[in-house]
Amino acid sequence: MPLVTTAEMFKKAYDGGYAVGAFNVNNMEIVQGITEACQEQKAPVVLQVSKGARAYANHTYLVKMVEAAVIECPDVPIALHLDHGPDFETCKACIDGGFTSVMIDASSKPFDENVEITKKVVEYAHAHGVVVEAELGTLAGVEDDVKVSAEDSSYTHPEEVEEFVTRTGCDSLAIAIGTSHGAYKFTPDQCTRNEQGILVPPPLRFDVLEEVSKRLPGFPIVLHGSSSVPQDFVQMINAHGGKMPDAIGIPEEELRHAAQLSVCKINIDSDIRLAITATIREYFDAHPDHFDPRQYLKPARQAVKDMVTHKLINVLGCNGKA
Ligand SMILES: O=C(CO)COP(=O)(O)O
Ligand SMILES: O=C[C@H](O)COP(=O)(O)O
Ligand SMILES: [Zn+2]
Ligand SMILES: [Zn+2]
Repeated sequence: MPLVTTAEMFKKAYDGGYAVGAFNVNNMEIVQGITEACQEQKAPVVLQVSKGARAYANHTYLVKMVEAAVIECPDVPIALHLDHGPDFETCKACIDGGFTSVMIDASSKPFDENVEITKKVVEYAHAHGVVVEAELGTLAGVEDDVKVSAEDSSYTHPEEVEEFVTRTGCDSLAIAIGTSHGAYKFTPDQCTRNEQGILVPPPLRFDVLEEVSKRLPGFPIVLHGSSSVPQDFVQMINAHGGKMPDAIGIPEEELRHAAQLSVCKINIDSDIRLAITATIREYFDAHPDHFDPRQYLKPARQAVKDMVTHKLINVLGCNGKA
């Protein structure tokens, strides 16, 4: 099937109590690892491209690789989405350039300015059959070239969401309930330790999510910053020359719970990076004489596929929903 928008996948996800995975793509191995997992699991998927991805891999290469995945994975509904669109021009370039969905991220701007820029993107996108994700509330962590400190982050104010959605006409809304970008989502002093001595982060603000959903019944909510930072990858990295002390993510049970509620799209990027880096570090240690990139990119791609398969089945619940 051709590239699709997220409209139908989100409606089914909302009604079915699951979420669609939105995975960031930056190169061929990542596209293949994700989509092979989705083809096997018969799972719909959002492949998303950031400003950084377009700068790294080039818009055309990314679009053509995703179009190749559409051909290779005929059973999978695939949406091609701009992640964290910084301005109207970037959104327009992606809408004109084959994307089926864009995010305009004006969440760091004052409310009325966020409304204005989002509305402008929605008007252009809808006229071209493309859907729009917008954002209210600010996540801590790294977003493209913007670093947001924990102090500057803020949860979404539920009392603002109806006015925002009505005025902008956006199709889905990313909210801030305690997730953040990157592999260091919490400092150890924000966490407690369980009986096994493992750091447990503070819980997500499900009260904010529930308040938002009550005000926007049936409306798809998006969670950014939803990598779980699997500790086996962190240990592999650290055991093979890496240095990622205190890397902490969002517990998978919390994401599974969110997926059963109004959250229809869950964004995962850092876990892909960790899977690849852990696998390649281990490979280099075991095979110091190898120098053919295919030798180490093959297991790295497989690690992405295995990690995504696990998410589809155990976190998102979107397996079998294609
Ligand atoms: O939100 C994301 C992309 O928009 C990715 O978040 P992570 O850094 O938690 O993977
Ligand atoms: O939200 C951020 C994504 O993880 C994309 O990151 P990037 O800007 O480094 O490509
Ligand atoms: Zn944002
Ligand atoms: Zn994000």
